Amino acid sequence: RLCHDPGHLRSTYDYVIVGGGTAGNVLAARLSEDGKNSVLVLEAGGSNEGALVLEVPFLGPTATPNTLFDWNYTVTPQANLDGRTFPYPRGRVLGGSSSVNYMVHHYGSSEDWDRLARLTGESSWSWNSIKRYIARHERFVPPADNHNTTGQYIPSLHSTAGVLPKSLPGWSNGIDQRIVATTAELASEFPFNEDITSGNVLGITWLQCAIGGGQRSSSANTYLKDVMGRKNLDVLINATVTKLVHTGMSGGKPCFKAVQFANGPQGASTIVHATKEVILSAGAIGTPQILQLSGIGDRAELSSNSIETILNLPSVGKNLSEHTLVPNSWLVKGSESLDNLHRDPAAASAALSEWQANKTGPFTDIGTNMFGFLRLPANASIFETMPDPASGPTAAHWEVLFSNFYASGSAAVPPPDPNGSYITAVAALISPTSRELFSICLPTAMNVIQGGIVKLASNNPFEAPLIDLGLLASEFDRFVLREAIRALKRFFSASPWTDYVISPVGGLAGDADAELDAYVRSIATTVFHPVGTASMSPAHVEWGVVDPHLRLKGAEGVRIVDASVFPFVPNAHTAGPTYLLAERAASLIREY
Ligand SMILES: Cc1cc2nc3c(=O)[nH]c(=O)nc-3n(C[C@H](O)[C@H](O)[C@H](O)COP(=O)(O)OP(=O)(O)OC[C@H]3O[C@@H](n4cnc5c(N)ncnc54)[C@H](O)[C@@H]3O)c2cc1C
Repeated sequence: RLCHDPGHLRSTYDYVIVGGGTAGNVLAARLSEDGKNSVLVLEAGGSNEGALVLEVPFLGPTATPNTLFDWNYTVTPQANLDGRTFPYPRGRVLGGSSSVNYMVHHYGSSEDWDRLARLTGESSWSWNSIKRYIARHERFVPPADNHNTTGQYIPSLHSTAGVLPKSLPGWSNGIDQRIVATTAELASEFPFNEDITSGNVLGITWLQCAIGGGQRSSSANTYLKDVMGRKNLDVLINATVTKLVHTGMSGGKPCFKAVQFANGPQGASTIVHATKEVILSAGAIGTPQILQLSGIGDRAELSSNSIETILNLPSVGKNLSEHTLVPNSWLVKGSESLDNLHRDPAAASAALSEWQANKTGPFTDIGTNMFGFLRLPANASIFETMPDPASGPTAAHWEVLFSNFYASGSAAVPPPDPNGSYITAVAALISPTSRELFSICLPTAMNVIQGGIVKLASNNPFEAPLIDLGLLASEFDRFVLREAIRALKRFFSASPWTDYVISPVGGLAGDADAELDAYVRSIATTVFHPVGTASMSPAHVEWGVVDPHLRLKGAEGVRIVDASVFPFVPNAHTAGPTYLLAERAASLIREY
């Protein structure tokens, strides 16, 4: 049941889950399947029910930043992005980031999972082992417009029996066929890939989204909604966990089998106990923050915030890894672009009415129907000085997403241009080398740079932590983005675009290394895929925060199940991998 008042809770549950987000709600559903388990979810945000912006796919990007559904973080000035700061959204509502994200839904390269298995020494994280959770997780449904999807995906790679509805794009975009035609003309550089769910991500493919019947699928309106009536499951909203409570020692290790929470800085604190486990699923920012507030982290950092160290785990909050994103826009002829839906309230209102009446039209879609994963050429000069950071030879160095509108991390849509409208091809860096783990795994790297970090601003649990993404500190990362931009210019020089593309917008027109670097510094942002701040690592090594069974190292009673445990950012938008991780974690906990 959904609870609003801590007074309605029991004092003890078998499992207390911190965070009703993407992973947390999978666990809530799976652990409460066994009627003998009592389960509590504590979520800082409110309910997702009835919020249109959380349902309409095209409105997804308006759910954040700086809204009721967002933690409203801002990154610290980014040293390699001209000192810029920018908003850093995270969902603060049931469903967490799955309620506010952009719904791109896939699972990464088989080589990401195999690398995770190698890195942790645990073969059950390998692709061959993990891919079976796709069947439990997804329910592939027809797209909103019911178009013929032959050749747009491989049905045998998918499940129609899982929990979360997902589909191909439900509204055809003017640029789709031009993109497909370009993959034929430039097949060696930009091959078409029928379905990256095979584990081979290379090439350009149709987007699969967490959308069913034209509506967003989040963990809240799927996994959680389906089981909300269970008597052994309580979900308390507006409950911010302020720390894990040290409940004693067990086998020489500190035990944290209780959590403290409050509904705001002025609210009374409540403590609730777990007989089996506390499961931290507060996400890649919330989880390290809660650990640090609980005296679990780097001793020097904790003491600088007047927090007594109970468990010295220096990796907490370190190794934050992200996909750096560069939105590149081109001016194009005509008015095929969806810019008008952003500019013209009457056009947006008509599209919303259509969505409300029939769940059809442009609002069933995110405005991006194709994307792809690509590699640097094998003879790229950077490999003479830097090792290849990709997960393997069929994993990517960069990703492209084609959007049929003007997209920018920060700038508003420009006013209509008399010559036409805009399209955007976002380039995103996969496998950034600017992070700590890179130096651990590849000690031969020549210029290992400090990665991103999440650390406390103070010991006040209601003060936002400091988030430094540490983007683009390494020459490898800058090299990839320069080459990605040059590759995209080749893409749009192909014949399918000659009657359409007019010119690149702004600094994108430059070509010299220095010009492209300056352009990237001025425009780059991220795609909100933080991982690594509570990294999984082999049980016996000092670095890392959880063992391969996701148990907090050096402690008893705590598991971490969310995107923070991925030691590196995969060839994927991170919700899909997080769902598979959570399904796997539920099996580990229930031992089935
Ligand atoms: C704007 C945006 C766009 C994105 N687009 C995509 C996309 O298109 N495709 C994709 O695959 N991924 C996307 N992502 C990333 C993806 O959504 C996340 O990687 C994934 O959802 C993370 O899941 P999680 O369980 O780790 O954390 P979350 O889903 O963020 O869940 C954490 C939960 O814990 C709660 N919480 C945190 N701290 C506390 C506390 N102290 N007490 C109680 N509760 C707490 C939060 O409120 C939240 O509900 C996007 C993310 C954002 C923000």
